[in-house]
Amino acid sequence: MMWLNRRRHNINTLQLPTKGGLGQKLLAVIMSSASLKEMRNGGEDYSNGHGGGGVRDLYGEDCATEDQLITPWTFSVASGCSLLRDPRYNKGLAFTEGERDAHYLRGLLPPAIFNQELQEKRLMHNLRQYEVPLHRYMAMMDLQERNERLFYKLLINNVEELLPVVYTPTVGEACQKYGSIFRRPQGLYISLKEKGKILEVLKNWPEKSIQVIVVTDGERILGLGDLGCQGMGIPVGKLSLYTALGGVRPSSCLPITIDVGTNNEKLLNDEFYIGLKQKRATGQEYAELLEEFMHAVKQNYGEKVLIQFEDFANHNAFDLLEKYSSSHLVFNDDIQGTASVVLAGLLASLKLVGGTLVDHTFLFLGAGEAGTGIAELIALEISKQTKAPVEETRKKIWLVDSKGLIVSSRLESLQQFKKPWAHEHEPVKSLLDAVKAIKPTVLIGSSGAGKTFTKEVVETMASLNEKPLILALSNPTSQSECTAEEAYTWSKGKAIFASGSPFDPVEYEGKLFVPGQANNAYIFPGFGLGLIISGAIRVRDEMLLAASEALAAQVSQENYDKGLIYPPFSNIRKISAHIAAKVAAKAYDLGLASHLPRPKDLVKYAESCMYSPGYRSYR
Ligand SMILES: O=C([O-])CC(=O)C(=O)O
Ligand SMILES: [Mg+2]
Repeated sequence: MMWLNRRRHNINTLQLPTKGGLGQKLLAVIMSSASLKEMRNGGEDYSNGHGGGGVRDLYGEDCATEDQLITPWTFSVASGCSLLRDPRYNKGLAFTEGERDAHYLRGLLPPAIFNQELQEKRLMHNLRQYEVPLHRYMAMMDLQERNERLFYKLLINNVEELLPVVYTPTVGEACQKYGSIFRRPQGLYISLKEKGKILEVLKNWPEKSIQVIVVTDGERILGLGDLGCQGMGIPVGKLSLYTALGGVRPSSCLPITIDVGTNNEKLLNDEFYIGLKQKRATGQEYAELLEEFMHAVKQNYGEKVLIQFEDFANHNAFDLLEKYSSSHLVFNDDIQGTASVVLAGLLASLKLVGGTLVDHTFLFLGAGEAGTGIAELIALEISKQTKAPVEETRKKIWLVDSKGLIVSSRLESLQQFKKPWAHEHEPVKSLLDAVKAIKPTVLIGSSGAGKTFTKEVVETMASLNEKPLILALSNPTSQSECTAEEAYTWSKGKAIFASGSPFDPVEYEGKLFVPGQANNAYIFPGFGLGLIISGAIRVRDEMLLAASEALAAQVSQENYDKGLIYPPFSNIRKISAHIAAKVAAKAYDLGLASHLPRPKDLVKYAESCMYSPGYRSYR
């Protein structure tokens, strides 16, 4: 995290060109003490940049011998057209008169000067003119590639309006059409062609200090299935949220897509498909490529880079998490992030439905990453609360997969990750029959398949419970198990409902029902920030529980009064700081934090580390 602080100071004190040495001089990196004051908290000085590793021979340039190859990176000061084309530093019409003089911008811009607020107003106005969501997405991507600070300013200040644009549901459509909307490449592509050279590929990325990688192999993009290389939209979108919602500096985020082929026939036959045109590599070939990748990442960026696995298919997701969680800082968003956000919603919902977790019975449709991940975290939390062994607490949790209720007679044929959920019960084929047999108080959809919570299912939940809790988690909206309107009307206004992708409020019999969004976007940005600021080297389940509890604690009485079990996204930066603080505290308690000494006020510290998108002045 110290890196984030350092970068912020660097930008404040950029050494810009004098007329003599334009663009030639190596940028002198000078630490400023001007803004150190803002970092001081309760007598603590959080500005000591050495906790994060200080100056390291990151790329082995100093220790390389003459016969070892290194990448000859240079950093020069941008001005004129190259400044306007550099998204990190471009400010468009916001360049002042002085900056236009000093940086050779005269004539390259029209005479008007807009401040960032006016630019934001203009862009929001333009965005609202587009009726097709994908056009909004493309406009936002263009902005990100043109003026990064303005992009984040928009996203942070209009988070509820723009989240559905840069994230689910629109990002799903963008991935489906990635080949045709593709303009400038974003992120890093590592395909089978790069086998044996992954370390070199990482070195082609212009940023050296990376703190978070979101990586996908595109095999299970949201609930849309195998989109191969076009899954890149997901790591790009998730990392935009790391910055906007969690305050992680954009330059320290790296989106990666691993292309091992695709089994999607439509893409294989599409002349505009951007990925490898071959069937997916599996088995040893797949494992070897991932092993090389994981090894190269650690070699290049060190022990503390967070690797977030995203939208891998079930088998690989569980295997990778298990294989690398003891040697790398890895987090699977679909298993662990989704689990943490749902547990938070359940903890919060107890205020509305009463009782404690152990008083509830849970039924899942879908026994993949999300389903079994959530189930396990609920079992762990109940075990923590009641001191009962987790083998016992699992018994209140039932899962239905494509073959029906998971029961002990199916044990032999079940995949490993489903086995803990095979309880004693006679076989049950359909979800409706499972609802009738198990009588759950909570119904959770996580199968990736849409329209599976039928009218009968919702009506049965409502007949069994005063306030049934119904979570339709699958993304994007087209894959949602039911809509908000269906949940409220079929349950006659009884359901407490939340979904993975957003739904508008619904009016039913004169009353307004506001659905919550149970999406891992509440968790991963703050969770990652907590790992970064503590310099954590491993992820533990206790940290996930801490994140859930922190999120649940952010739901206010006003939110509960509206039937909400999540706080609004408009407060997300504050929420992320609280999640980060609790996660970091856990990392310190568990002895897994490497940034010492431990800051006294972790919430303030987390806030002080967050990237802010306001423009900086150039001299
Ligand atoms: O991306 C989202 O909206 C949530 C998620 O991880 C998924 O559905 O795979
Ligand atoms: Mg995902």
